Amino acid sequence: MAGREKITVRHILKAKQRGEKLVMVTAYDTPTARLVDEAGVDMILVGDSLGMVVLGLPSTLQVTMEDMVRHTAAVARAQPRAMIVGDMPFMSYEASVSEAVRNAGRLLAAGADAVKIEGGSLYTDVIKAMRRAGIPVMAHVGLTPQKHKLLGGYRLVGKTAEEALEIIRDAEEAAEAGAFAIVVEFTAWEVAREITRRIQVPTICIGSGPYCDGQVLVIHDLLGLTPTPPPFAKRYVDLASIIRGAVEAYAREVRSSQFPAQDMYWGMKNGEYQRLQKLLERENQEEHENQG
Ligand SMILES: Nc1nc(=O)c2c([nH]1)NC[C@@H]1CN(c3ccc(C(=O)N[C@@H](CCC(=O)O)C(=O)O)cc3)CN21
Ligand SMILES: CC(C)C(=O)C(=O)O
Repeated sequence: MAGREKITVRHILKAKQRGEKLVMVTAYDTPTARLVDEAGVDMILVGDSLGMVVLGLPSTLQVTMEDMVRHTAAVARAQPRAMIVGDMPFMSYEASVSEAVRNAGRLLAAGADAVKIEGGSLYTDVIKAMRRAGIPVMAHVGLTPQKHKLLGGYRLVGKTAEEALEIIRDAEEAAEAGAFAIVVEFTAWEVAREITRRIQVPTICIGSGPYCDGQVLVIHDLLGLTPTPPPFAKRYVDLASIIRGAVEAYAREVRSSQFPAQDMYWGMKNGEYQRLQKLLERENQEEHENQG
């Protein structure tokens, strides 16, 4: 999407009408947010994938509101032109509608432009309440990682007609309730295409094929920083090798005394080192006198 003005919900909806693909990527800190914004993405997702790719947690279930507030604020400090979508972590929106709205408000106060919740049909009450509060909501259907225990792992969904129908209903009801966009994760491609044709708001896909209004990837997967990425993640660069190589070079230079080189250290003012020597001598003498 061209232009330099802040991307809003209106831009996102217009992109679908114009047939322009939407580009979304995750970021969790200020420098990364700055870089992906300079690269011209439309939306930055401060995803709860944070837990797995940054914090070393076993799944997204351990991510807290405090984590999401802190990292959303870090991304917002980059003041990106891209829309910032803050992910609602596990147990921040399920227990009650009012808790969901309050927690979404915290993410907006931290600098998010919108929030994302995992779910469709079962969360229309939450989507409607957020809309009432003026909080743009992105829904998320198909594989919803916060429900991986119920789903039986991180697997491709919508492979049967019955499961496909359920996912399509999820997306339709989320759109009907007022979601401004819908993430469609790891479904059979036909399911994503059907949803994209049937709803007015954009579909942002991950692992669900090309017949979508946009795509989203986890930045660590795209950069080659994930040891075992999901099968649908494309690695555009092997940053892991680049980082390892740079740190190995640094370690070699420290151990061989090549670092720091002459142009990278600085001395005292002229004559000050001689004056320091005298001061140190005088101190030594005074110590001797005190002991004697
Ligand atoms: N680095 C990263 N990238 C992601 O896209 C991502 C995360 N983390 N964490 C949160 C969710 C979890 N996602 C995932 C995670 C794993 C598979 C995966 O490896 N699927 C395997 C089967 C694994 C299994 O059965 O346990 C597959 O081949 O389908 C898919 C999506 C997508 N999201
Ligand atoms: C994988 C994407 C869509 C996500 O929800 C996340 O990064 O948390």
